[in-house]
Amino acid sequence: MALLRLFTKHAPNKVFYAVLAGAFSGICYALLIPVIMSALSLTPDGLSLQNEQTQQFLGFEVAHPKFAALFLILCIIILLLRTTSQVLLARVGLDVTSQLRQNLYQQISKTSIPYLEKSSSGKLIQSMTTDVQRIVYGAGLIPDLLIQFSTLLGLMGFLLYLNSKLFVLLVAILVFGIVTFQIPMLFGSRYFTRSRDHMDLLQEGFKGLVEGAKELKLNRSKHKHFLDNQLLKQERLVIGHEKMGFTIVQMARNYGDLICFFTMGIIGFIYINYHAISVSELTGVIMVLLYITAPVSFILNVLPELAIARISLNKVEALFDELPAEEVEISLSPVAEWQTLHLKGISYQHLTSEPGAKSFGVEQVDACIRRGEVSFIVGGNGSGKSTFSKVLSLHYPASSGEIWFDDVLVTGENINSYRQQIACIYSDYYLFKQLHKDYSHTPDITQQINHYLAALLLQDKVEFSEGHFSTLALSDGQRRRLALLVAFLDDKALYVFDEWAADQDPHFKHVFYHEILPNLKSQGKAVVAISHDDRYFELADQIIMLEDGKLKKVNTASL
Ligand SMILES: Nc1ncnc2c1ncn2[C@@H]1O[C@H](COP(=O)(O)OP(=O)(O)OP(=O)(O)O)[C@@H](O)[C@H]1O
Repeated sequence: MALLRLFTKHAPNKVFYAVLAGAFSGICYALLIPVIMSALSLTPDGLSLQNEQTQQFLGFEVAHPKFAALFLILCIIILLLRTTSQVLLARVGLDVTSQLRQNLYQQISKTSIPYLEKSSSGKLIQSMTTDVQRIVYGAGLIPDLLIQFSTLLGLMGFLLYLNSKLFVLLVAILVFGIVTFQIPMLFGSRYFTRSRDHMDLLQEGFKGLVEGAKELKLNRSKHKHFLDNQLLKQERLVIGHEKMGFTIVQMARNYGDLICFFTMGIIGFIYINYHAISVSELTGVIMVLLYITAPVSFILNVLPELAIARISLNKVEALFDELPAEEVEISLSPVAEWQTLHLKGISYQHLTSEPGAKSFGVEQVDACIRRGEVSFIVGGNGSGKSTFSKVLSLHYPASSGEIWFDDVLVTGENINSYRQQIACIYSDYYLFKQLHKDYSHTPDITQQINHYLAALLLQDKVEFSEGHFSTLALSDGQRRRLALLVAFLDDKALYVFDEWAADQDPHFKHVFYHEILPNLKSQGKAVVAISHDDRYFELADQIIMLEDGKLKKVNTASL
């Protein structure tokens, strides 16, 4: 039902008409048997038909022309209604697939950085691909399910008309069959759920296989251990659970298929010994039962597919819960020109994946970042510098304390607007090949970029045309220089560099500390550089030192 709701929410009218068409086609389908049987009952045994009961049509002699015409009309209606129902729902299915993916894009865009960092990309990709496909495949079975269900109802109605006692017997056997069918299905579903959980871990392992290929190739025993204990173990668990699930479900399906034949056996071998039933009545009943086998078997066969789709839907819903949207104003508004960014008693604690684990955080940090100044953030490894840079660039929400831009307090209302004031090259930065920006107001953009490419000694490596760079296949240091170029183009008020110079050669380190930072400073930018390069500390207007997440001391140049 949750699957159908997914469709009805998206296009209620289309789904309504598709369901109606599907149900009506099922009833027409069920009517084919009484029409044929009624025609046959008018045919005398062993006698040829009278002239008035046949008619010529396209050179053929057609018996019982009225019934034949009705049969043909029913076939045409079934063809049209079935196709309409299936096409309508298939189209809605494609729209729902796209909508589900778009919702995930939206949700990920709205999720705050701590939650995104906590969630693994493998898991997100798995949901974006496998789960969405499974949901839509499952939901796409619904029109046929409805068609078969209406056919079943129609045929049951006909059986009721033929023999009410046999109708009751069939209902009782069907109810018993469906209830007992659910027991193995329940076990099968459990195996599919476990298999799906291990798929997430398998995806993570696969990521390690690709991204850690270099390290694994250098160490055969590590490679073997990784394959055996992580990748292949998960692979075995996924396939093992899947095989078990399918075996159980397949047994249940075959059991389901046999329900109607079982009924026929009971009627043919037992029932007739206790109840009087004419041969023509028995023929009709057996025909209905044979005809009913297809819808019953279809309905029972799609139930496992629907169960798998339901598991995927649960996964996607759980993912939405794991990625809560940031409660902040999305729309941007202009912010006043500011001179000082003031952090007052800021604390932030990292989210932890493991329950009960102690998480690291920055505590009670006070800092003042001014425009036209260069501030260095220094401290040992793990002292919290990168964490602090993400608090400073307004990604990590402070659990206590306040951030002020001059006399404006940063709140959920204006945080997105103030984020637009910041350019940051994080230690785990991402470089886009495309600029993704409308530069129609800066017609000389190519000229500007070529100027920066030359200044950053990238002119022989990278070209810029039609809004994108020719390549990102560069050395680490060169890629960071390209990231710097993009940051320059963004022209923000606050620049944060997380160990930007760490990958640079001595010449470019010098250029960074002696030319690039002073240049930004002279443009009136607030510049924050996280650095271990103590040779250049004297160039800073202030040094913020962190130790174990706490502010150790702030040295200003005047001190
Ligand atoms: N995404 C994260 N989730 C949970 N904890 C984290 C996360 N990132 C960092 N930490 C924790 O925060 C601590 C400080 O990390 P951080 O990257 O801020 O240090 P750093 O001073 O920048 O170190 P380095 O000089 O090595 O870059 C780490 O030791 C780790 O325990």
